[in-house]
Amino acid sequence: MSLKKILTIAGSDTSAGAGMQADLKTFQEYNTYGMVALTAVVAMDPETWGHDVTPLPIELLDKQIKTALSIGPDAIKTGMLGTEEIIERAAKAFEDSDAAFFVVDPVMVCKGEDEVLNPGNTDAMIKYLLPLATVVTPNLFEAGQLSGLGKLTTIEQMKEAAKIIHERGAKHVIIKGGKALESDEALDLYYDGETYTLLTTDKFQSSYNHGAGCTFAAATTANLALGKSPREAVIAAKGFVASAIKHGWKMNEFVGPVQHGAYNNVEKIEVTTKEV
Ligand SMILES: Nc1ncnc2c1ncn2[C@@H]1O[C@H](COP(=O)(O)OP(=O)(O)O)[C@@H](O)[C@H]1O
Ligand SMILES: Cc1ncc(COP(=O)(O)O)c(C=O)c1O
Ligand SMILES: [Mg+2]
Repeated sequence: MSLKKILTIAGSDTSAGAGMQADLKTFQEYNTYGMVALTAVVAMDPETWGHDVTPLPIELLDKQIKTALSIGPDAIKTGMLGTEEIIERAAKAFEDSDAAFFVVDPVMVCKGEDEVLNPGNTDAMIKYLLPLATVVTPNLFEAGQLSGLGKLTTIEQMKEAAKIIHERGAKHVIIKGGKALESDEALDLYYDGETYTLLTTDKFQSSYNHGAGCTFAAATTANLALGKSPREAVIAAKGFVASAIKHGWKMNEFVGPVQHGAYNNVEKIEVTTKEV
């Protein structure tokens, strides 16, 4: 069997728990071949860990996308895109490709940072990315923005948001209740246009979870490339990221990344599903 090729259009997280580094590590865990078109570079202030985000010139992104498309990715994932122009270019990359799957992780804020990267980005994501998305993976905050419903605090509100995001074109929606929803368990809601399914694992420590969202979306993309259905792909990805969070580690006084290889090397966490 030939190796599946996956392109991530994403930012660089120098600390390497999130961003394209998380994507490549995760793709490797699934024995898929990861490629990168870099959108932005994130550096952290060693004194405060404040994030400094520098988008790369669009011409540079263009060259990378041309290179990667010539290699022929089977699936494309997006992460931090940074500007409206880059969002539009990422959508075009999927349209110009022969990739069968487009996984959109609509990154709007980094954990520990509460400022939205750029407010106009939400409208651009709705306009350019949702209509093409095989799977979109918003966290609770991002789902509130993409649906226009604002703050979401209940499963019923998550269902409403998933329906609106689906109507905006995403074929499969998974809203990560995860760290943000008040609950003893880590709950994510999956919607395929017909059925709402709640995906559940235990909730583990949440101090060292940097990169959880990127890792979840990357694992979803790898599972799709390997032939799983979207439903199977998000269930597998949730088990993968739950293990990574349970075995996350302290990097310094500010941050701890997930352990991307924990599912394969340390412990496999089970996921339960229930229609709601
Ligand atoms: N403390 C936790 N224990 C177990 N799973 C978690 C925990 N926090 C988040 N998750 C899971 O990790 C994935 C990423 O969620 P989340 O951290 O909310 O996303 P993001 O990093 O994009 O904000 C989801 O599947 C979520 O349910
Ligand atoms: C480059 C980059 N992409 C994405 C993210 C989002 O990370 P998470 O997986 O924690 O949502 C971050 C956060 O620091 C980042 O630096
Ligand atoms: Mg995220």
